[in-house]
Amino acid sequence: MRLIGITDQHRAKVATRERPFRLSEFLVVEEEAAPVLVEVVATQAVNPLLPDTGRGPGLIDEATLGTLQALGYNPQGETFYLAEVRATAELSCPLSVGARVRPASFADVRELLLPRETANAALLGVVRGTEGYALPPELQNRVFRYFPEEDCARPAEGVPFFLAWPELSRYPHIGIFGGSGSGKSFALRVLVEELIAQGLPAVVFDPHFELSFEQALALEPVFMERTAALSGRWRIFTLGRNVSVRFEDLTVGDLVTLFRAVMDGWTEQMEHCARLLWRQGDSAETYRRRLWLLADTLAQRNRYERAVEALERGEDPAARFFPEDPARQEEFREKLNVYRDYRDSGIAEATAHAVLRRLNYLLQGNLVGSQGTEVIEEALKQGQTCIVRGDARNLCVFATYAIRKLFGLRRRYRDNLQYGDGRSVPYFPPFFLVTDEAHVLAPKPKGEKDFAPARAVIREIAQEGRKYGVFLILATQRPALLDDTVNAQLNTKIILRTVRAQDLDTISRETDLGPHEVARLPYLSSGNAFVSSAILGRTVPVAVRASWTRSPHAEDPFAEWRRHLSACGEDLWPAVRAFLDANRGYLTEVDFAACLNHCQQSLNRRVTEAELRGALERWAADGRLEARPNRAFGGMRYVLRG
Ligand SMILES: Nc1ncnc2c1ncn2[C@@H]1O[C@H](COP(=O)(O)OP(=O)(O)OP(=O)(O)O)[C@@H](O)[C@H]1O
Repeated sequence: MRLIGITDQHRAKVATRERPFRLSEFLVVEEEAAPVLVEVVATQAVNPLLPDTGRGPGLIDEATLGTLQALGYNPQGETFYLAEVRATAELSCPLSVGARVRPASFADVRELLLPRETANAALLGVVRGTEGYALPPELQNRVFRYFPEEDCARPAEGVPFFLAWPELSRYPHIGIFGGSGSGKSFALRVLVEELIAQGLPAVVFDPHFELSFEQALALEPVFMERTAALSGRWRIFTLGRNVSVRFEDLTVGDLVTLFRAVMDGWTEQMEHCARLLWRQGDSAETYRRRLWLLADTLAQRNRYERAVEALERGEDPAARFFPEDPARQEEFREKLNVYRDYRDSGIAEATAHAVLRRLNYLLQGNLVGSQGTEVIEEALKQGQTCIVRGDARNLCVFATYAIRKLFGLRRRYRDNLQYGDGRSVPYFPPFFLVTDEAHVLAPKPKGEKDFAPARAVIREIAQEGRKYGVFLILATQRPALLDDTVNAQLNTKIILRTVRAQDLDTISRETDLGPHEVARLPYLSSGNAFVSSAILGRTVPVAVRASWTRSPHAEDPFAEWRRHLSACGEDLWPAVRAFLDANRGYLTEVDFAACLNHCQQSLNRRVTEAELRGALERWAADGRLEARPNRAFGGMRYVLRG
């Protein structure tokens, strides 16, 4: 293996006759001063009998040909292999053409690939291109890879890939990018497992109801043990059941944000109405009642105008309208007060109703309630991972409120430590904020109509979270749609298969992936990624490890459908069996109606003809019955076997 040309200060070309190069493999250039570690970023095989092989990724040019000949290669008469390599660290002087090159060993890559301390690091997978290295015992069999076709996991070859959590305080925030089916949810699961295992407090928004960790991925003892070790360290909270937006915590600005988020069509008039009716210390009920009373009185403006005039003349219109009914008098007085307060405010009846509709939606749905985020706060203080579930729209609104609240608590605690006046503020821990579909929470602004309530707080955390120990882990299928400020602050990006040109463009702008790596992104198989990280100072190709646990939705939907079909109508078997026993062991078309009737009576439920016929066919296929065409009566004759 020889270095046969220089591309630029850090890139060079290597040739060998021995074997093809593998993408991402590490090589060592034996420079006189000191060996230099490089990695293969593009490969090519050249066969003189097949001239087209010389074109490939364009590694051959005039100068390269000349060097090859000078080094004894015969480009017209022999097959050889070329690679473009890139130095893994900055070089002070260029590589030397003609230098010998050899495959790297574990000792060569150890310092580059492993953090000093692996105990505080997340184990994400194995570094691709390091398969076949002789590893020290403590690194052997640490990583498993999952094989979906066989639904099993096996130990993976290669150097384990770790991401050191403590380094996040220098280079915060992680992004996981990948198209549908690329392994994004799988990688997110792996990261969350690592957070749980290390007892790092985290809030995870789970719009797909898929992040639970009770079921082991495989039946091997190591998976069962790891899954058991996670138990008790994570909790699921469901929006409306144990967490909600607490009305009393809201400012009028928050409330307007919620109104805008729950229904489209928010107008300036509505905002004017919502703000004007708000009073400090309102509960959901007092605010709702004021809105309702206003909407009601505006619908009968003439009546209340007359009542106001009567009042100004010193009369009591309530007593005149409802002479015998003190309760209705009281209600009328209350309405009149509200009407007087807001009659000149320019609020139209339709506007008051529109705001009321939004408030009712918030109160009747599961979004606003009395719970707030207290249970999450408590769980975070115990180092737990809090999985918050709810339907996507409501979860997005809740996330806006919860993120602001939790970040606020942490900030208050830290700021008080630094600039406080000595008064004590309760401890609130650092935490991770994890979400899938991050482009929904923090989308790129799009013109005047743009509205994304969570974006501002996520931007704030992206920019200031490091200072407070609040870190983002954001997964998205569409990095191109994610807010630019947030995107730029994700110091570590795990990039899986990506196909869309717009996303590839964003990735090449926002990471240090070279053109060769970006060109590979559409072809990565599920679970293979490039990790581009400021922590590592470089991009590493990684095969994401098998998670210890599995998603409750992991079953192939067609396998689920087949399972459903095979179980469907199984409760009919004892009834059909009894019928056959009583009918000399067989069933023909003539007996069908009687058998159906018998099934309905013994199961006390409706049984359809199609259901019974389907069940008979299945039992014939699985050998419980024998099916023969019945010449006399048509149809089949089913006979009990054995
Ligand atoms: N690390 C991995 N090792 C082996 N197989 C994987 C890995 N990651 C994903 N897969 C396979 O790819 C499938 C799809 O992965 P996953 O559900 O994570 O995709 P996704 O990118 O989240 O897609 P979507 O955005 O559509 O949900 C998994 O069911 C699994 O079979």
